[in-house]
Amino acid sequence: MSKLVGLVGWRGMVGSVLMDRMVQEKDFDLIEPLFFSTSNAGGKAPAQAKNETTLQDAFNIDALKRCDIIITAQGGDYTTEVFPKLRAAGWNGHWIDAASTLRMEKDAVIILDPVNMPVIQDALAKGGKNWVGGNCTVSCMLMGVGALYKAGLVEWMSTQTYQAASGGGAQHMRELLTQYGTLNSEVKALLDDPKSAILEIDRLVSAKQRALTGAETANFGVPLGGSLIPWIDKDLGNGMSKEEWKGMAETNKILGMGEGFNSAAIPVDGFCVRVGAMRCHSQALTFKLKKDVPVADIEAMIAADNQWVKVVPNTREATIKDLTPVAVTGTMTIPVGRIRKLAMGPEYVGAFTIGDQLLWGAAEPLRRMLRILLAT
Ligand SMILES: NC(=O)C1=CN([C@@H]2O[C@H](COP(=O)(O)OP(=O)(O)OC[C@H]3O[C@@H](n4cnc5c(N)ncnc54)[C@H](OP(=O)(O)O)[C@@H]3O)[C@@H](O)[C@H]2O)C=CC1
Ligand SMILES: N[C@@H](CC(=O)OP(=O)(O)O)C(=O)O
Repeated sequence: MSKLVGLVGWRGMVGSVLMDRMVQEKDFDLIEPLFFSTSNAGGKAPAQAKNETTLQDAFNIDALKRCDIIITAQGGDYTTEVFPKLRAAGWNGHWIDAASTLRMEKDAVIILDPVNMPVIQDALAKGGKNWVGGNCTVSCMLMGVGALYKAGLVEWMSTQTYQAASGGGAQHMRELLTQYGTLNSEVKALLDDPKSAILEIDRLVSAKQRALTGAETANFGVPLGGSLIPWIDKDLGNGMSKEEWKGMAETNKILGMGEGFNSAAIPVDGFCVRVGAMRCHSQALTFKLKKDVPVADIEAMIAADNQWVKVVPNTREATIKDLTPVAVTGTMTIPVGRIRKLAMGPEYVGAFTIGDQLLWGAAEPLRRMLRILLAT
């Protein structure tokens, strides 16, 4: 008999991408899905429903308890509220989650099987039941350059991120586009006139950006269109943003090196920046390697690591064609380019990588974990 798999958060941004991928990969052929909602219990479940065609209440512990496996992309508040109650009620099923809430718990594994299948298998053998997708930037980075970590070559890594508006959710994408539209309208007549003065256009755009308030900046708090925001997620009070903290904590945990800040941990640090891209998180990486490795060997190692990573030749033409959010959005490909030795010395290597944070950064590890569970 097929396993009963509860799906929560399936209509959100991560959830919709997850549903698309599950349809593409025919995951629904292998399960009996049970769809939940926090806002429309009793409504009609989506077309992928089989025998259970009514939306269940996502806060109903008895309904959730029926499931062998629950996949949630509903968000951290939902996990915080429901997960402890469900376990306290004796539910012993597998919980697969996109939210960060449980990531650093001792009994939770951060799932990214092309990178840490041995860690997942070890936890499965020990009876693990809690599986959590990693932070999008960390997962995309490891899908790209995980080979260098697996080879034990990394002494430390610094990452400077360029994270898309969609990392904040659907409303953030809308806000960015609305701002771009407002700015364009402000200078449309001048733009249409090729003889108009560019400094006048610039002055009007800057004034409009500074005047954006209220509903037009409700999600990001300040204008993002034509600007950037060098802070993502909470302020940890020590000069670090939570998004920056995740870099070291989660990278090490994914690699099976403990909770991230022990003496064996590999230092990972840098700045996380929100930019006006729609989708895909980009990162400029600086590595200090433990030894001098030729660039050709580094490229070969990266290229051989998994079927999705693609080394982009370090030329202008290849870079502007293949190493942009526009090129990568909606694809499973993780390009890694700009690989070169840096001026600081032969052990210092630079690289630039991009990943669709809704695919490898969120939805894909969840559905792949489902497949792993169905196969065991
Ligand atoms: N965005 C990203 O890049 C990443 C997100 N994550 C994590 O995934 C989780 C979910 O994030 P995300 O998908 O961005 O969140 P969304 O806000 O897009 O969706 C979450 C829930 O909001 C409800 N909702 C309310 N209004 C709407 C609407 N108009 N359209 C769709 N859903 C609506 C839905 O619940 P209901 O159907 O019950 O009403 C939905 O399941 C979070 O924990 C996030 O941190 C992880 C990695 C990357
Ligand atoms: N914080 C990421 C998105 C995200 O949801 O991350 P996490 O799963 O670590 O909370 C961003 O804003 O781009």
